[in-house]
Amino acid sequence: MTELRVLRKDDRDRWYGTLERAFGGAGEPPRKRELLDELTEPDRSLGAWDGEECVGTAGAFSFRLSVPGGSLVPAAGVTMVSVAATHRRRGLLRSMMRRQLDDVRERGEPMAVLTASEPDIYGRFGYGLATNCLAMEIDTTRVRLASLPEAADAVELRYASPADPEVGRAIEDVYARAVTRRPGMLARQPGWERLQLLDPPEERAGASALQCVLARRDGEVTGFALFHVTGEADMAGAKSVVRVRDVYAGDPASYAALWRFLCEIDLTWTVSVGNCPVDDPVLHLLSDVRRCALRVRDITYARPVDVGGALAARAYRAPVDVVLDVRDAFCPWNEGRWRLSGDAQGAVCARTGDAADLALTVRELGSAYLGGVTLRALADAGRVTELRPGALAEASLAFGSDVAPWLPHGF
Ligand SMILES: CC(=O)SCCNC(=O)CCNC(=O)[C@H](O)C(C)(C)COP(=O)(O)OP(=O)(O)OC[C@H]1O[C@@H](n2cnc3c(N)ncnc32)[C@H](O)[C@@H]1OP(=O)(O)O
Repeated sequence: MTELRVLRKDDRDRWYGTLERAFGGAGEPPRKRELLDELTEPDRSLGAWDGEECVGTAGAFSFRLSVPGGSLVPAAGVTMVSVAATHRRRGLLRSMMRRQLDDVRERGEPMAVLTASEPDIYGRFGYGLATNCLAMEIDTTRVRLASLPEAADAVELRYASPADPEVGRAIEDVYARAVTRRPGMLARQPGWERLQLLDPPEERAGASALQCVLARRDGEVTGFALFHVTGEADMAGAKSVVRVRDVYAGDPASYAALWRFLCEIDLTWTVSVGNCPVDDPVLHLLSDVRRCALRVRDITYARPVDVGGALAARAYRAPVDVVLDVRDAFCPWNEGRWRLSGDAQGAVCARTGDAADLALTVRELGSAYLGGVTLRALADAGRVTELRPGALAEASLAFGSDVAPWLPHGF
């Protein structure tokens, strides 16, 4: 018989031990673990206990998620999910997801989001794939930055120490402005800025310490790049790689100047980017995208926990007035018909007895919510049913986002 309970102070080591073992056992570097421990919200951290032994873990962070239109919506960031291999496939994950989603509902958070270790796990609990990201390896011996805005030449670039608190504040200001411009991003909660700048030597894989370059226009910080550089060479000479962690800027000239800098660092021949938006403007500056080894990967899975609250919290790209017949086997309080009326200014969403225009499960709503997956594509896959001719075109257009949603970092 296992007991499910929230984390107590003296549970922590065993709880983390179980979590770390499920991910291979190496654990996090000590400084990172310390910080994660600080950021962990004990009353949102569930443990499954078999006697004195912790056999399951599941946590959540209290995030605010940017949505189409620029609002920030309270969202549970589901994290640290594990079940001991000795206790797998007996329903422990299911029982933790049950408890967690009930709790998210009680807290009044309309959305839950996560990044999955395996994409197949969370659909059954109503999470749908909502954002993808791009990875690229730019061959900078062949690819250059072309057609830069003229103003890029006037952008001043300077190295800065990521450990300097003033630099940290400048970076956070640039990041905060980026959050409301792109759906799917997370406003920084207190302490998260330290996690984002953490640079444990154990995670550098032989590369340099974290480097930072700030962009300035007219004396104001307008952007930054965070990156590592490896020190590789062979008989033919230097072959170092620039490993990009983050590039943000508030204007096209600063953005282009930062990317040109990254692609032109002496003795390097590749710029490696693990996670950038699928519509990253840099794609339109690179002279040869074919030599950038572009790869798409799933990143955010989203779940409306309160369908009415979630749909009313975002704006819509075009006027929409549709009745959605929602099925939600795991959170039945969402089941039934909802009338959504909205436009670019906002929306209302309430229960209705009117006939349905579209039928779908909450998982498809989660996929479409941030505007990166179209209802049309889901319908073409047979996962959304059009019940009133024209409703699909109307809703699919309205749910879309001009800027692709993206999540810059895991949690
Ligand atoms: C947000 C995050 O933290 S993602 C991290 C998830 N954790 C990991 O990947 C760590 C390693 N894996 C594990 O710890 C465990 O295998 C878990 C947590 C993925 C699954 O835990 P379990 O207790 O075995 O799952 P449980 O028995 O409750 O299974 C519930 C359902 O999910 C399915 N399922 C469980 N794991 C997987 C999986 N890896 N892939 C596909 N389906 C899965 C089960 O088959 C079951 O299906 P059903 O609905 O048809 O009955």
